[in-house]
Amino acid sequence: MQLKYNDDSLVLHTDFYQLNMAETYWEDGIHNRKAVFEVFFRKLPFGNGYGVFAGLEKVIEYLQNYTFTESDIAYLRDELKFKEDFLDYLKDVKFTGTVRSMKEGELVFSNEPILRIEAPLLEAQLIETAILNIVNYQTLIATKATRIKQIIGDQVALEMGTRRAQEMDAAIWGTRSAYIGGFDATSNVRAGKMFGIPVAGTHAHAMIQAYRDEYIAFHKYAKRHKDCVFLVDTYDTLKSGVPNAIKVAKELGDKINFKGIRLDSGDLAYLSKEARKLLDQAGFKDTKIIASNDLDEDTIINLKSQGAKIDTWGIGTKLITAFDQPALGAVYKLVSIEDEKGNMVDTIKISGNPEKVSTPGLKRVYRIINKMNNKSEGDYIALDNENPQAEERLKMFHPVHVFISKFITNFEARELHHPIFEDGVLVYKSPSLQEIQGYVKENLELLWEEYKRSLMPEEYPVDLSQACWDNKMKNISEVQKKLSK
Ligand SMILES: Nc1ncnc2c1ncn2[C@@H]1O[C@H](COP(=O)(O)OP(=O)(O)OP(=O)(O)O)[C@@H](O)[C@H]1O
Ligand SMILES: O=P(O)(O)OC[C@H]1O[C@H](OP(=O)(O)OP(=O)(O)O)[C@H](O)[C@@H]1O
Ligand SMILES: O=C(O)c1cccnc1
Repeated sequence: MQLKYNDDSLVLHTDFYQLNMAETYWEDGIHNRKAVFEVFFRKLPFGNGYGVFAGLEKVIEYLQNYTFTESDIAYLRDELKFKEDFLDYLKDVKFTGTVRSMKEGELVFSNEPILRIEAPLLEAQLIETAILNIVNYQTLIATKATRIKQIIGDQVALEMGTRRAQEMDAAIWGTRSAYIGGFDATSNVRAGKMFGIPVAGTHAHAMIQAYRDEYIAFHKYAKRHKDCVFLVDTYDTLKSGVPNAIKVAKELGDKINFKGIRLDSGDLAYLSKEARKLLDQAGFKDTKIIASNDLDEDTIINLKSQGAKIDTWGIGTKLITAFDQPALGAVYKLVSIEDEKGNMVDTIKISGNPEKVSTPGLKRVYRIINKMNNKSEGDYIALDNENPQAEERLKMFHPVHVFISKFITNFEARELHHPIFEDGVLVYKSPSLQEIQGYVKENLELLWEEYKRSLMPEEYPVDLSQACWDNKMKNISEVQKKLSK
């Protein structure tokens, strides 16, 4: 493709309005005031009881490489008509802020800060769009994948959605998110190369059609691919596909490892049960049955309840596109800003809906784990200078329905935010993808089953400390006073 500006810096992967605001701050001389923004979402996707955070790795890469290239500047000058004085300034902009964030694979709930960015106002403003773009998609897919994997349990989950994904980046980063969420392997070879995710696959109908004979196609495939899985539904699963697979496997005997068959259409419960009988009768008791065809957590629950004899689940479209909810609504909100005297002041966004009123101030998030049973009692958002671990009896109360409260005594207050950047310098060592996947599993153990069921889960508590709640009320009444003047 012939590009007029031939580099692909991600700096302009932002909304025009961010640049316009940045220019305003710069002209007014407030661009270097320290600002604190938080990323959070208000509603969990898919009616799920928890979210799974993903995207930090790409956010880190984006912030580390935050530099306007010559062609970025040229485009802003030539096409968008930004003036030279502002462009001169932009040329030297880098990310110099401090970031605290949850780790990838952290379980995350509504209204709690996932990432906290403290940076000069101009920088913090410019990076909003890309950060939300990354976090929203990857968190959405990691959550969907975990939700599906919870239903699949110890059986194998294979991600095969690339052809249906919303373009290449979504396929790659969606595959990574699926792996974080517990998927065992992917069909995407590039994702295997980039991230070390195990790669697996069968073959398509095209190969049978190319040979115009199922038996010959299986035979040719098996000769070259000793670990073979045959797709058996091209003509007739039970009359032709499974018998041909068995015939080839018997003929080639020890020369191949007949790993499985794949069903991709029809009644997957019925066909899997019948195919299992045929395989067992032929002595192939260890040969696995793989199913695919528009599967998601609901069809998988249904198939399991029908006693389907499926060992491996191949999932594409409905995972990689987050079919039933194609977007997560994470937002990026200013919670504190430096004033003209150099003091940090809180900022608040008021809404008619009490759940939507933002929570001002610098905050930290803790997971309150009951040491008696090693289960989480809920998350606790406190102001930056508080130390909930020092409390003997921690009061947890619902931030809107405040009469719902409890006291916790023997607990660990596990801080969920970790230092990622300090004044623009990366201070975080990313865990391996395998470690992140393991971290999700570990974290799920902390949750009671009530929060993990796929249908109508209980609402997990995300509470504010008394000081944080008082501070919010103070901010609300200050705004009200101003408005009534
Ligand atoms: N026993 C079953 N119970 C519930 N859902 C099933 C069962 N078997 C298959 N399904 C699901 O039903 C849908 C069937 O899809 P579709 O209507 O496209 O039929 P098909 O069998 O794939 O036909 P085609 O040959 O056109 O591909 C898929 O989403 C599949 O996962
Ligand atoms: O159904 P999904 O969850 O999206 O999983 C991926 C689908 O992609 C393939 O179908 P496709 O018709 O593209 O090709 P094939 O059946 O010929 O392999 C495969 O057979 C699955 O059905
Ligand atoms: O390997 C497979 O079976 C596969 C890969 C991609 C899409 N559908 C199936």
